[in-house]
Amino acid sequence: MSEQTSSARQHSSEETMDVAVLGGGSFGTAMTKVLAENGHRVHFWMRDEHQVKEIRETGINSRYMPDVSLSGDILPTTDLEAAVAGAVAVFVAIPSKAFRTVIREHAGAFEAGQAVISLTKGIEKDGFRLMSEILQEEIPRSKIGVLSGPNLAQEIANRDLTATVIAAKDPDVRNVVQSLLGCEYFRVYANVDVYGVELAGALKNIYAIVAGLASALDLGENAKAMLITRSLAEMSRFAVSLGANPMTFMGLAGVGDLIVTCSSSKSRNFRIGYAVGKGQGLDEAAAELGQVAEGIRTLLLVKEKAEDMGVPMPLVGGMYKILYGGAAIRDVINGLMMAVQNSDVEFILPRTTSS
Ligand SMILES: NC(=O)C1=CN([C@@H]2O[C@H](COP(=O)(O)OP(=O)(O)OC[C@H]3O[C@@H](n4cnc5c(N)ncnc54)[C@H](OP(=O)(O)O)[C@@H]3O)[C@@H](O)[C@H]2O)C=CC1
Ligand SMILES: O=C(CO)COP(=O)(O)O
Repeated sequence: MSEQTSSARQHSSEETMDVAVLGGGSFGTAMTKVLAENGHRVHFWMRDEHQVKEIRETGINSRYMPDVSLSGDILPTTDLEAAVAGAVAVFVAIPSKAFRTVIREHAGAFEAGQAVISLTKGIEKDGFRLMSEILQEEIPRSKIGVLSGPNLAQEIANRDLTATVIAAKDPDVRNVVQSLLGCEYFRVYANVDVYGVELAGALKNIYAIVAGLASALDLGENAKAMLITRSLAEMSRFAVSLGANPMTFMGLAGVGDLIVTCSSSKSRNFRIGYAVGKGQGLDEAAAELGQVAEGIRTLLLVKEKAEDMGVPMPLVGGMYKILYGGAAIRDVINGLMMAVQNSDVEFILPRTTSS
């Protein structure tokens, strides 16, 4: 693993840094590839010894990215303490379900002032915690950031042109991440609304499932536009009621990520919706996918939270009825279409009903 792509380093620091990536799935692999191509030494942590051996010997992560060849200074390891020691930044790509467990188990390994950036787009069940909140609770001496945006792992690994958002309160974290990751095919924009950026990434997974379902039913292009736009209204309504900045939803982490995951069968969440739309059961579709589709879990959590807070979320409610209530898809669509016709942009014109 030695091939170096100097042309990819246009925006990045020429200095070689030690960085860590935690999580050996699709996204951890894609971000490891960017960091290594930018000339950094990447300590790539995963829990599976066989996977470590395979990547070390062949440069291939066959389970998650069989067509992608990793090169550069990549050190796969199952030793998280060693991976994190001395790293200028630690990127965490562990599914939300396991995120706290992994961080807590190794909390002592993280250094005071170390930049720790969540790449995970999900929500913890207990207490509706986002990953940055988990980091704050488990490793409070770290400098915390969140990376989110329209970032299909496979496209990044193919070096397709991509942009993302680093959200952090601390400007040092924003700067270091822009410097580490930015290159000719990957642009990193900055935001300070950590909660909004993170919540946008988690929420859009629900609507990607909805969009996949609509695609399976061949509802048409008008319906696609209606769904994406109403999804944006719904997710920003919910996020703003929790304290996010509505403007965040106009950016890459909001509308950007919503567009990509609602339009592409490369999105795992979209594929789940598509499979259900074609008549497959949810459990079977998830098992067949073999990778994480965070939206399945997020849908349950957001439905409960929205009801608790009295925030109307008709698309979430409809998707919940289909996935968990055994409702017929056509009945749910009819219910949504025949509901009271409300205002378009609610931050301009207030909603008049709770439907
Ligand atoms: N893929 C994408 O395009 C993008 C993904 N994301 C987000 O990144 C996060 C990770 O997704 P992604 O990499 O795609 O998921 P994958 O399903 O591709 O991989 C999941 C990874 O997490 C590991 N893992 C699961 N449980 C544990 C655990 N208890 N301890 C240690 N490792 C564990 C798996 O290890 P093992 O193989 O051993 O089970 C595997 O390496 C998600 O929140 C996702 O939403 C964000 C942007 C883009
Ligand atoms: O978050 C993603 C793209 O931005 C990846 O989406 P999926 O998890 O649905 O594949």
